Amino acid sequence: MGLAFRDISKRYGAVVAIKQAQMEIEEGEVRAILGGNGSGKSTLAKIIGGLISRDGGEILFQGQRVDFKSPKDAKRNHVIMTSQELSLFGNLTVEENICISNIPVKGKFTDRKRLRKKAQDVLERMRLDSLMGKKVEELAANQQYMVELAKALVQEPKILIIDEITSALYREDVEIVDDIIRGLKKEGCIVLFISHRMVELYAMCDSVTIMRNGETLGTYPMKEKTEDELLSLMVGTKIESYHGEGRHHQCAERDVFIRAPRIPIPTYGTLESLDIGKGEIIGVAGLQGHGQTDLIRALYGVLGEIELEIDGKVRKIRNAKQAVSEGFAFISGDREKDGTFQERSLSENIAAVQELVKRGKIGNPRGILDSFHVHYDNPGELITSLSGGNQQKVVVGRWLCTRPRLLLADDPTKGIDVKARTDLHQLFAELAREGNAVIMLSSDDDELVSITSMVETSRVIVMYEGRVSAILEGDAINRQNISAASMPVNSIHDAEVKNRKEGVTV
Ligand SMILES: Nc1ncnc2c1ncn2[C@@H]1O[C@H](COP(=O)(O)OP(=O)(O)OP(=O)(O)O)[C@@H](O)[C@H]1O
Repeated sequence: MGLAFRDISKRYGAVVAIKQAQMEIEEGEVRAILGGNGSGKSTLAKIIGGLISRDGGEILFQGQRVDFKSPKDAKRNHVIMTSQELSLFGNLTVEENICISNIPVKGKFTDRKRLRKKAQDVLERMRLDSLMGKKVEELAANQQYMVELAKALVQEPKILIIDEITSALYREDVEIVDDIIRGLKKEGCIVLFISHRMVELYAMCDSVTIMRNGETLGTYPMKEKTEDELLSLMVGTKIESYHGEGRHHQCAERDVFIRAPRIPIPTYGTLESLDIGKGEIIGVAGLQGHGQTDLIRALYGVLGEIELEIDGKVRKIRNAKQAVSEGFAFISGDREKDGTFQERSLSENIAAVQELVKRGKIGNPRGILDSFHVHYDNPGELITSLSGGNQQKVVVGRWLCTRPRLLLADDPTKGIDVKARTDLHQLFAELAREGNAVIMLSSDDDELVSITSMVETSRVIVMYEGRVSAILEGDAINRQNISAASMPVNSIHDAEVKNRKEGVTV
């Protein structure tokens, strides 16, 4: 037996985070841990990684009882944890960060040559050698998460815990992680993989342990359970199908709500003309860094003045305040940077939006927290005491209840569990059905395919190098077409893809 947890328990004050958790994992096994937000996955991962102590139970590794007192202690035993909370230093280079746990030295000084070699080997393995020499603060968020993983690999893990880092990654990064995990498996490494993305779990994991309310409910071979079965086990009630309706509507004509004649996309130039329909959901796809985030932010007025025709009237939006006064809302998946005041309570985080939005009250905090099924103790507690997914529900919920006329969402469901994500999709679709519009970027193409099937008017626009490489509608909205249009050098294999590249009017 490789790794075993027996009767692990952990409390945070009155909150029972882990209750008598049990698990056994073989060497070379990749084990998914699947559970709703706040079900105890990260707590369990942190216990094995030495980040927090347990209150009871025991951990056995290769037949020996282990009790890691700190991450350093765990690392000495090649037990490495990577998580959404990055452990990188922005002012250091990628290679310095990768080797920081064990810097090669020559006498009293850093052996720069060996340091570079060590980092280069792992970066090459991850097809990331272009990052050599760069400071971590210069990197995009997804690249930073890949460096965090590289830092784990260089420590030759025997147990590697990957806690949700793939939610910050794009498709091409996830493919690399998949290859890396296959390699580790061959070496006998145990991988604990936490993710809310079912596609990844099926692609990478051998088996899955389900967690609910801090308990481990059972372990199953991945292949033996369908997604709906796993989700039913996770939430405790039978779920028939958590996907969208499946079929996309072909919209004959859209009732234009907002016309954007020119949208500035920094570093790339200007995107020509975007019309947004009433009741429309527009998904924004593409490989990371091709202008998708800028498109969303530009419409919110935070990348400089933008002229928009809203309900036929010309408006100049110069900043977020003006955007909000037009009924726009912006939700970011990067909640630490753009979404939450980390040192503030749940109530204060909700009130922050209330102060911005002048159109009526947004309701009392408890009502909002309950209606979005946030797991919390009391509204006065710090937002950081919630699990990652529950924090994100607060970020989304406080805006949704303002009923924005245009919801601009930049990967809004990052870290949110499968069931809650489906619920949010329903809420976005309801908002659109009321005649509002939603523009949503997602790093998960399946999510865009699913959400755009939920309303009558929808499109997916795919971006490449700051331009629109394809506009997909109706049946043309599928994963293959999004993929093909994300790298338009490959032929786009569906004739229904309407427009490509230069001078596109969306
Ligand atoms: N530092 C803390 N202080 C108080 N409560 C905490 C703390 N960390 C976690 N908890 C609570 O412990 C429970 C389990 O949280 P945990 O982060 O393990 O959940 P999770 O399954 O990883 O969730 P997610 O999918 O949202 O990341 C939650 O109720 C959470 O609010």
